[in-house]
Amino acid sequence: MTTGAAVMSCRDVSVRYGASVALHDMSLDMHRGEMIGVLGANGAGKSTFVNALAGWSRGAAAVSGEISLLGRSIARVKPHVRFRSGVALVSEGKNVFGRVSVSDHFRLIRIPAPEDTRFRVTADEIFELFPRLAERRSHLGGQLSGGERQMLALACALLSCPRVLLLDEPSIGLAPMIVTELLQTVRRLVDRGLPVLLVEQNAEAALKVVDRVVLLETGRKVLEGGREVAGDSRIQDAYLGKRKE
Ligand SMILES: Nc1ncnc2c1ncn2[C@@H]1O[C@H](COP(=O)(O)OP(=O)(O)OP(=O)(O)O)[C@@H](O)[C@H]1O
Repeated sequence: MTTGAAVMSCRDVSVRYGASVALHDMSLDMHRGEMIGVLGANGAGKSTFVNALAGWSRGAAAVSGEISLLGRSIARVKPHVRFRSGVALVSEGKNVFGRVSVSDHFRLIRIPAPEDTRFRVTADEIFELFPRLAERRSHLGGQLSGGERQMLALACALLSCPRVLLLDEPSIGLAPMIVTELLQTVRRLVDRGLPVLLVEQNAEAALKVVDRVVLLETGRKVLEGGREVAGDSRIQDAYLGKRKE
C-alpha cells in the first residue's frame, strides 16, 4: 500500500548522448510501499532512465529536468552523494567485488546513524532473506553464481539503508525459479515500506509483483497504469508472447 508524499520524483527528465535523445521528458513519482515496473524493448531507454535518477551514465550523457528526494532537488548532486542520501541502484550484479568475501562485503557498507529514519535491514535479516548467502558467507564474490551475485548486490544495497531502491534487470541470466524468489523477496521489502523501481525485460515476472507499470518506447513513456495494463495490446503483443501473427 502506498502512503504519503512521494519519496522520489522526477519531472521532465531528458537524456541526450550528443545529438541523440535517449529519454524524453520522463516524469514519475515513487511512494512508500510502492513497486513500479519499467518495461520496454531493447534500447527503449530503461537503463538510461534509472541511471539518470542515480546520477550515473555509461557515456557523456547530458541530463536535464528535475529529480528530487524527499522534496529536495538532487538533480545536480554527484552519484556517490545521491547514494549516501539513500538512492541505491543495483545493476545486473555488477556491484560485487571478485576478491572480497560475502561477509566482508557487508563490513564494507557504511551504515547511516541510527537516528536517521531510513529503511533498515540488519545483516542477520539479510541472511534470513537470502539463506544462500548465509551458506556462502566465506565465499569470495568471484566464486558466486550469477544469481548469488545478484543477491549479494541487492543485500549490500539494502544494508546501506536506502530510501529508494532502483533495480536494473535483476532477472538477467537467472533461472525462472530464482527470478521468482528474488522478486518475491523484493516485494516483501516493498510491503515493509521500501519504494522500488524495477526495470525488467521479463514482463511476465514483473507484472506479478509490481503495483504500477510504465512502458517506454524509444525513450518516451507511452503507457502508465496499474497491473491491469497487462491487458493492454502493446504489452500483450510485445512482452507477454501473445502476439497474433
Ligand atoms: N553511452 C552511450 N552513448 C550513446 N548512446 C547510448 C549510450 N548509452 C545508451 N545509448 C543509447 O540510448 C538508447 C537507450 O539505451 P538504454 O541502455 O537505456 O536502453 P534499455 O531500454 O535499457 O535497453 P536494454 O533493455 O537493451 O538494456 C539506446 O538507443 C542506446 O543505444
